[in-house]
Amino acid sequence: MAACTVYSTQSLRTNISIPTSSSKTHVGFNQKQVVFYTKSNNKRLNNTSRYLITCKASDSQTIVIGLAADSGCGKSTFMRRLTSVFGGAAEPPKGGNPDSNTLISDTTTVICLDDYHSLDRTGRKEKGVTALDPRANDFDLMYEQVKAIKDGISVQKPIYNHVTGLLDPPELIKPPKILVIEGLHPMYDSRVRDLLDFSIYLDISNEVKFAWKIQRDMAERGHSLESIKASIEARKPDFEAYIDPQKQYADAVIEVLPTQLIPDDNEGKILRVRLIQKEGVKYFSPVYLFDEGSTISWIPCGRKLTCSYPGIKFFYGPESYKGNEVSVVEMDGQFDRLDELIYVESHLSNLSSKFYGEVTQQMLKHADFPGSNNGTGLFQTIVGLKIRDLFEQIVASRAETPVGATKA
Ligand SMILES: Nc1ncnc2c1ncn2[C@@H]1O[C@H](COP(=O)(O)OP(=O)(O)OP(=O)(O)O)[C@@H](O)[C@H]1O
Ligand SMILES: O=C(CO)[C@H](O)[C@H](O)COP(=O)(O)O
Repeated sequence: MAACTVYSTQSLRTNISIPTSSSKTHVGFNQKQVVFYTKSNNKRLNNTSRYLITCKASDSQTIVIGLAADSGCGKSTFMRRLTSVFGGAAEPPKGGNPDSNTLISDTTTVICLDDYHSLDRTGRKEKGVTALDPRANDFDLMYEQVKAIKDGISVQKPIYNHVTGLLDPPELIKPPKILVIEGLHPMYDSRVRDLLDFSIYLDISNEVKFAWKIQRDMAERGHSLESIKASIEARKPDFEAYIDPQKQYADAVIEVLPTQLIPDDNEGKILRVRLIQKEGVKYFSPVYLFDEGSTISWIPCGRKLTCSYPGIKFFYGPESYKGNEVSVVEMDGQFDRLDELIYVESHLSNLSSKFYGEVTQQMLKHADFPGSNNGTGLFQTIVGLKIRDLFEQIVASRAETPVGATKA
């Protein structure tokens, strides 16, 4: 059997399976026009020329990961850590648009959902909507294309050009082993959400977001303090309405808060970071500290870990989050010496590392990335290892499934 998908020119309609022998011309990755007949009386349907059918020859499926966060919240840094876990560097498509937002490595392709903005910068200004507003985004196309890639079919994905603010001609995206869709809305549309094999939300508290944005947009983009403040305020209502609620659907949330180790800290340099892991997710077993299911508070500073003021504090325990049962690992404070992280790593279990010390090795390898001395870097690295493990488990389960049987 070849798995085929029927599209209309507007939106995806249905999935069908056609015996390969009777649909020779439709097998492969090309789109072909087909004629439809009703099942009941075999009458030819009208307007069938508007339909397209695409079939894939094999049953190998792309695994899809969703990464949601507001702009400037560390998605690119997280993606660099994730692709590093799989080995090899991620680069923009060769010979393509220099302003492409896509990053391709041997195993992963990362697409930025900004490419599904249906309104360009001028269009948004004219209509008075922000990029966070669903009306500025084409969720039908996002769904069709992510579904097609997941089914092994290449697509021509649009490009939103952040330099010009315009929609550029599309680029070809071939199905990778792992597709990461990162951006403002990977879990907003239920159809897209249902395609995700794993989802992550980077939840940066307002205080920290403000400090990061100021640091980047003033130093690297030449914006004034006033304009940064104004842009954050202008986005707030839409952020709260459309972006923030997605965290209820995430399998893992990395929450970044001001420290509790310094009373009334307003510098925002020391962070309290929480890795919130949903229980009962297929192929994902949460990381824990010392003893699974217990509630533990741990100050590792002393003989094995150098800590300057205000120190480091870990917490682990079960909680309820947005109506879901979760396990939380929390780190408040920052490391003085990254090589000593091995001491902390040796007390964490279920890391899905391939060898003792892999987390520390990854952190040392990218010591220059933002957040490498605190829980943001630590938990992003751990989630990277969990995604690799999830991928390997899904591939193994498919290898065990007889051809023609239902997929996991
Ligand atoms: N863990 C971190 N600790 C400290 N600062 C960070 C951290 N992660 C990101 N930042 C700051 O935030 C900025 C934005 O990070 P990054 O480019 O990864 O975010 P992004 O979500 O991809 O942004 P955008 O969507 O706007 O391109 C960085 O330049 C850095 O200043
Ligand atoms: O929230 C964003 C996601 O990155 C951007 O602001 C949005 O994509 C619009 O881009 P630009 O500001 O370059 O027009």
